[in-house]
Amino acid sequence: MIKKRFMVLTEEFLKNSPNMCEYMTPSLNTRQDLMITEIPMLGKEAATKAIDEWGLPRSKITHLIFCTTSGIDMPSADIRLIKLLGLSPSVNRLMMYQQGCSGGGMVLRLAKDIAENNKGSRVLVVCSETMASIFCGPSENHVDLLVGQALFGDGAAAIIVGSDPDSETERPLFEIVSANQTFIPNTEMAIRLQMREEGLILHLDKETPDIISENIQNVLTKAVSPHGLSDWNSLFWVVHPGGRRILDNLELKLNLNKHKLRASRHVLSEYGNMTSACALFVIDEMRRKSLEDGKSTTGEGLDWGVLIGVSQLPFACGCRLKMGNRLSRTEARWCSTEWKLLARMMLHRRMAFPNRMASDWKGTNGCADRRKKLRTNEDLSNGGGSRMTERWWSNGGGVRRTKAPNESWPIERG
Ligand SMILES: CC(C)(COP(=O)(O)OP(=O)(O)OC[C@H]1O[C@@H](n2cnc3c(N)ncnc32)[C@H](O)[C@@H]1OP(=O)(O)O)[C@@H](O)C(=O)NCCC(=O)NCCSC(=O)/C=C/c1ccc(O)cc1
Repeated sequence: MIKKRFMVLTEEFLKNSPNMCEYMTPSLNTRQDLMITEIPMLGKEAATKAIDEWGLPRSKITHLIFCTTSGIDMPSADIRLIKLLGLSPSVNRLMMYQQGCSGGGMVLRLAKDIAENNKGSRVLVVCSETMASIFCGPSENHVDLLVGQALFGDGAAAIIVGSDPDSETERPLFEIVSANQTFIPNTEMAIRLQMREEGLILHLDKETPDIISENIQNVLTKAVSPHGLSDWNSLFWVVHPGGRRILDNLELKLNLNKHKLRASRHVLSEYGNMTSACALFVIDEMRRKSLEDGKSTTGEGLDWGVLIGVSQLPFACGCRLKMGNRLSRTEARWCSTEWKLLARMMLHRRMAFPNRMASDWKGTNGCADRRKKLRTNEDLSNGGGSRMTERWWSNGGGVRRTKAPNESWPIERG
């Protein structure tokens, strides 16, 4: 059940942009103008919180990975973010567009590779998404688009990854133990996003939850068995909340205890599906609750966990992370498998392999909502041309509260 979502779109903006409210009306320019401005701004909110929590100077960030499915442009969103954050112009950039919902797992896999191959590096990872790319009026002949409108929300999340933590100044949260990806053959048409004059046109196969549950066992086994793990309930779970049915099917198929997907369900319920940002939100929720409950590791007191992401078409698999623990004395380690349709991670104790290189997570930027007076009409008139006066920011994700999916269309003031 999605209780609320946040959006950069406001009624006022939509009133002034009727082309975005119709079904299949040319509107790409309007969307692009909005997204090109908003995506780096959302990313900045998230990154600022992550850097503040990490606590070291921005000049220590050596790499930036920016991931979004919302808006393509040059200069790209990562360059805009570097300016907004005041990072060094020499930061090594990697801009990832159009990765969909497996993006959250993919960026961690890439960050791990970079961190392990560049001693002393600190990789700032930012995922920033808005459903303004797909927002439009309904058509009874395109039910899957309507399903998407009901599921997706806006949000941004950031995390800092490195491989050689300075124990004086840094407190690792997680360790990525391994990462990989796997495509499930012949699933490439299950989730499609086509860039057209009308925006990003979404096609969701209604069999998607079944495709995932039919393949999950096999892909997971390949990813975790090298680590001697086979009991699914002995792991903690960070699952991209693609939709309630996906979580339900997965829980059923793997015989997971009811609370195992709590963090994923919580994020889905509070924020909707925020594409690539979701996995990082779930991680953050997991460590927040673990702290609240006095658990001995960030992964609900467990040593190993698994992260699963879902995106266009295939299953991709991913990484093994070490998951450090800012909560108590234990550092945990995990391994992640990223799929195009699914991505996951596992966690286990660092002390088992004390000298092993792995990626330590210095800080995540989570879910705390805060209301922020943003920009006035005058400010925005110099920017993207939108006319929002005030928004809600969530995890750097920006936004307005909207109706739950079972409430009336069009979206009304929340
Ligand atoms: C929450 C749902 C949508 C509804 O659940 P439910 O309330 O338990 O109901 P049902 O699952 O029984 O479905 C109700 C009805 O809706 C229909 N339906 C159900 N999905 C469908 C359907 N994709 N088509 C067309 N009819 C359907 C379903 O057939 C059924 O029809 P009917 O039997 O006639 O009542 C549930 O079906 C669900 O979780 N589905 C999976 C959603 C899904 O594919 N998620 C993957 C998202 S992909 C992703 O994460 C990122 C994409 C992305 C997006 C934007 C970006 O910018 C970038 C990336």
